[in-house]
Amino acid sequence: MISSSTNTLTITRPDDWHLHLRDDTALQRTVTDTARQFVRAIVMPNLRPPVTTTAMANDYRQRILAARPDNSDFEPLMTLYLTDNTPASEIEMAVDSEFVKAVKLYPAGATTNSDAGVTHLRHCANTLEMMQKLGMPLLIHGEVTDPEIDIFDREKRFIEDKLIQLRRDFPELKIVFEHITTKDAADYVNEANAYLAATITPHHLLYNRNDLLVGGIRPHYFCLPILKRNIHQQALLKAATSGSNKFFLGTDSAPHPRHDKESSCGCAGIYSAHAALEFYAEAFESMNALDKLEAFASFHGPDFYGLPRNKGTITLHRKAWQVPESLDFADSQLIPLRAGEMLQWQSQATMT
Ligand SMILES: NC(=O)N[C@@H](CC(=O)O)C(=O)O
Ligand SMILES: [Zn+2]
Ligand SMILES: [Zn+2]
Repeated sequence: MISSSTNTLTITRPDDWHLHLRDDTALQRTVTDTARQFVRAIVMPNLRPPVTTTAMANDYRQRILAARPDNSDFEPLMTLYLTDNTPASEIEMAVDSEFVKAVKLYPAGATTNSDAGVTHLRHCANTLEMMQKLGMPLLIHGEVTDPEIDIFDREKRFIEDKLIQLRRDFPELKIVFEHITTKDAADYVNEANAYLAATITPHHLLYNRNDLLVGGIRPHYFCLPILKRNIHQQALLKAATSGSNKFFLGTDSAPHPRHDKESSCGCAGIYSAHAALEFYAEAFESMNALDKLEAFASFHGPDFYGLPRNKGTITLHRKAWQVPESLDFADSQLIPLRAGEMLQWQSQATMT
């Protein structure tokens, strides 16, 4: 940590290791918000159609770069969407590109735009073999999709039914267990070797399922994996603030237009990019662990991916401010996390 007092906190500029930027007219909102705080972000590939090839990732990357604010040095780190049919040769192309940094596994049907995802990992053996050989990380949405499995148990069951076997079959494959939400996942990652790490979102640190369901159903708190009970929130707070290099920042900021969230069948996804670092600061402060924020936000991620840590700093000031009730989003509106309510920290980037 560069410096801190009770009222300011200056840390090395951070990265977001799990982000949904969407596409086209949505990019102005999402890229601007993320570029304000983060130098790099792992950009999720669940567009329609999904980003399944290096050529598609290249086109998408160009659209993101074109949406950057003036003078921004924001760098999108691209991912490929793994399907049953992704050939091993695509992994070689991805590695050669240098801008594709990972491959994302969505179990088919697990979450937003995952219909083209993997139906069974046995279909991907050659491709996973190539990833292991070339050091290309596999990022996993870790939930089973069997309709009879309770939604609150789907992450735990993914560990038991899929992840243990996957790690046995590919012991040197780098894996990020994305957006973990349970004590089970935090414990599993903690006890695993250095090939396994996990991202933790701000909303899973700050909220639990009561915030989603008590006193009325709140669609803007609905995301996948779904918010769990309080003991899991506590375990995630402990993991994130433990100083362990196996846990790092990934917001899973995932915007949906207001009308798609406030619906009889509302979409999963929470938008946090407007104040991502502020949310994390609040969570870390609740554990008296602001001194652990820098490594979580700025060191553990690049170290795991084998990328350099960023230069320059960002400063958070203790300054109460009100989150807007809604944000412009393409030709629609977006309800940001904590809409209309107060935040106690405010960030200010210094480009150096
Ligand atoms: N997290 C979510 O609730 N939604 C994400 C997909 C995902 O990360 O699972 C989205 O793309 O909307
Ligand atoms: Zn996911
Ligand atoms: Zn996501």
